[in-house]
Amino acid sequence: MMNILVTGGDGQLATCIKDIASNELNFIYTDYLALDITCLSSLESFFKAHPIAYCINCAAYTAVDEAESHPKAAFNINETGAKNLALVCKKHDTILIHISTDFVFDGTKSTPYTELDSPNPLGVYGASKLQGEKHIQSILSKYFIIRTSWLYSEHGKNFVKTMLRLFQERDLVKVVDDQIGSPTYAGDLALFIHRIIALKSPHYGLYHFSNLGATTWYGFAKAIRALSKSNTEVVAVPTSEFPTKALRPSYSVLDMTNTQEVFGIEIESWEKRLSKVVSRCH
Ligand SMILES: NC(=O)C1=CN([C@@H]2O[C@H](COP(=O)(O)OP(=O)(O)OC[C@H]3O[C@@H](n4cnc5c(N)ncnc54)[C@H](OP(=O)(O)O)[C@@H]3O)[C@@H](O)[C@H]2O)C=CC1
Ligand SMILES: Cc1cn([C@H]2C[C@H](O)[C@@H](COP(=O)(O)OP(=O)(O)O[C@H]3O[C@@H](C)C(=O)[C@@H](O)[C@H]3O)O2)c(=O)[nH]c1=O
Repeated sequence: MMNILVTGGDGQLATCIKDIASNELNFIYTDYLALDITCLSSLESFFKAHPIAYCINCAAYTAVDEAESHPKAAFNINETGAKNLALVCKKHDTILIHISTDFVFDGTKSTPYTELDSPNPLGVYGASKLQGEKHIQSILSKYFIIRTSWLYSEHGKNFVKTMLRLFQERDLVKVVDDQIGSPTYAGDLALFIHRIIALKSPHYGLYHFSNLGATTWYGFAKAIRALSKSNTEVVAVPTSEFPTKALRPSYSVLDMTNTQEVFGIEIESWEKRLSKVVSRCH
């Protein structure tokens, strides 16, 4: 049976992968303590002990604002960690499936970003993720880098769960209305990753993956509120009225044309998907 290593095994996406794991594949989930991706020697020992066909890298530093004051930690995990994984995958002929982000873009476009658009991250998190991508591309030929955006699910920390909590605690929540993107259900990304493996796809490379359609964080919050039947008032504000340590792109919608064509997948709209998930988060 094929062994599939999932790093960052306690995180949001890894938990969604676990939810739909099939019996035909042997998934091995490792958390930070079992396998620290910043430690090349630990990775070497692990790969020597276990033959791994695919490695799904869900390990990352994802605290966007914190990264601004802890750039070393962010680069260590998102750049060096990704590079280490690429090196061991190369040595052991393992296919690496790595997850990246819409925050590699600066948001100056007003039409969806394709895989051919030039990245230009605005903050430490995006810059560290971009460096990770670059190492993988220069070391490996058998890789899938999947850029996704605004991930949420029943698991871990995410905007949907934050809003549901705030709706319980407050009468009014202010949310920025000048940053546009595509909310993506992490379970749909997990299904896409399963499909790549099930197809034994030879179409290596960089792909975008999000649910279809776009909104602002305010639009997203309003939709969550409507589904949760909360009475909390959601007020649209400009980014200047909700200052954060990290700058975020004002537009980071990902173009899905290439992914849909190459893998022949149907993707749901963000609104349809959200309605199915909010009830489960309640
Ligand atoms: N969340 C989002 O909105 C988006 C995420 N992405 C990308 O998707 C991927 C998955 O994100 P998501 O599941 O939401 O992230 P999470 O933060 O939920 O999961 C990341 C996991 O990695 C673990 N980790 C941190 N450092 C290491 C290390 N050195 N070695 C091994 N594991 C480590 C974390 O452990 P601990 O918690 O103990 O630190 C955590 O369990 C990431 O690459 C992220 O950049 C892309 C776009 C949007
Ligand atoms: C909690 C909150 C946030 N906001 C704003 C701040 C920010 O601009 C936006 C989103 O805030 P969050 O901090 O929840 O989300 P953030 O951590 O910025 O989400 C990002 O995470 C990384 C990992 C990614 O890769 C991105 O794709 C994206 O999902 O909403 C409000 O306006 N009001 C609020 O009450």
